[in-house]
Amino acid sequence: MKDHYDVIVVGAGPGGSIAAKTAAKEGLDVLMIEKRQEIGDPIRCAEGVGKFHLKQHIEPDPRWICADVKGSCIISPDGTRVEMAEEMSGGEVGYVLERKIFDRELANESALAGAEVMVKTRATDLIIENDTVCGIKLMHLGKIHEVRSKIVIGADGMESKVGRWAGIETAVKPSDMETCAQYLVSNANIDQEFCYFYLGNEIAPAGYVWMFPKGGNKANVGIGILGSKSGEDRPIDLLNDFMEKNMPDAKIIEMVIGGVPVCGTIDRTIANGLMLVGDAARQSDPITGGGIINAMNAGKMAGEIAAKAIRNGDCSTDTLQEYEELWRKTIGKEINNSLIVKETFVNFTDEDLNSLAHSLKDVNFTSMSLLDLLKALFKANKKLLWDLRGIFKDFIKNDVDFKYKAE
Ligand SMILES: Cc1cc2nc3c(=O)[nH]c(=O)nc-3n(C[C@H](O)[C@H](O)[C@H](O)COP(=O)(O)OP(=O)(O)OC[C@H]3O[C@@H](n4cnc5c(N)ncnc54)[C@H](O)[C@@H]3O)c2cc1C
Repeated sequence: MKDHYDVIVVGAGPGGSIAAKTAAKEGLDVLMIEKRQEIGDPIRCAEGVGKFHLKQHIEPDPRWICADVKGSCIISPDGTRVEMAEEMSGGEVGYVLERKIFDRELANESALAGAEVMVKTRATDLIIENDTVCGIKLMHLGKIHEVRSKIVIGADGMESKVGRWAGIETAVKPSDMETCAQYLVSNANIDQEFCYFYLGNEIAPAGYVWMFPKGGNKANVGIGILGSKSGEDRPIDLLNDFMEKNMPDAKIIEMVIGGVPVCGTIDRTIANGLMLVGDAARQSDPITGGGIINAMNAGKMAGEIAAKAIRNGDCSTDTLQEYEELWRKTIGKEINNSLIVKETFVNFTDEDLNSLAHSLKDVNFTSMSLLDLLKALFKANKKLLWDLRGIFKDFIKNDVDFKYKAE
């Protein structure tokens, strides 16, 4: 470890590793630190990602792909199944990853691109001078070090402190947190090419239960419920009830507890000399809770803009504002659209959910985006069209049809 770098990345999750790789490939001198001794372990994730977006960042590799998913099935409270499959949409669906290997491979790629990676190394504070972030204090093997940099990228996940240290408001109210519990089970007996989502206020108040195939008859079976609606219900108890009723023969081999921010975008993700990416910037999707791809996309943007700022010799918010605007125009729009839809759907009764499922049962989806799902809903359910006309207008106004394309 040197005492000065161009860029220090805090956290070696997908957001941090892509930021470090991108900055290193731009010729910058990069240090990425990770507090854990093993990158990617323990995981807090159901490990589902869309294929198209993942492939923009890394070549798929069977070593970290557990299941090649061809479709999803939504099950309403009365058991009505709505299927969306690859052959209907003509598009690709997704993978279920082995993140313990995937995250490590991303970090490896950043190291091969020239970044220095240090594990068992925790950021303990920022060095701030003249209202500018100039580096970090870190703890490595019991010793505190001060390491300076032109830019710090905070990619320290859900429990991020980096933003707060820089005076950025990143706190999430408990009511805006989806609290999750998940088991990795064997003897799952599910179709290994499908992801399943169970809805219902009894099963998962203002949330859902997911079953994602993990290959070899294994599955990630989890639940996420919204803080503001869950009352006394604990996710783990609801998950145990679900398992008992629906998967009595499954054997639990791992457990995950975690939270996903579903508050929508926060006001600021930059300071002089600092950018936040991924969960640290609260960039996960309010409906699905998915954040891997958003973190990777944001990491790439931050790495590129760090290089530009350093080349121009100006790492102030004036220059880093480009990152703020770019992610809001792309990732941020998608998050805001999801938030609009989520805020309506969390108030649906089981009868509403059943009625939606009935109207979608025989729909042939042309693609599997949220907008297509909404369009199909409107076409099929005239009452809903009337009730939700406001959201649909907002949604369209918010211009959903974008995608940040990494090179
Ligand atoms: C139960 C659950 C299920 C989920 N399922 C999905 C899913 O199916 N698909 C999906 O896309 N997303 C899912 N997510 C969300 C997804 O896991 C995150 O959005 C994603 O990991 C964000 O990546 P990141 O790089 O921003 O942060 P993280 O992956 O959280 O990485 C942050 C890293 O920073 C390190 N760190 C933290 N503090 C410090 C410090 N002070 N110093 C050094 N290192 C530090 C951490 O150890 C960690 O390795 C799920 C989340 C949960 C909780």
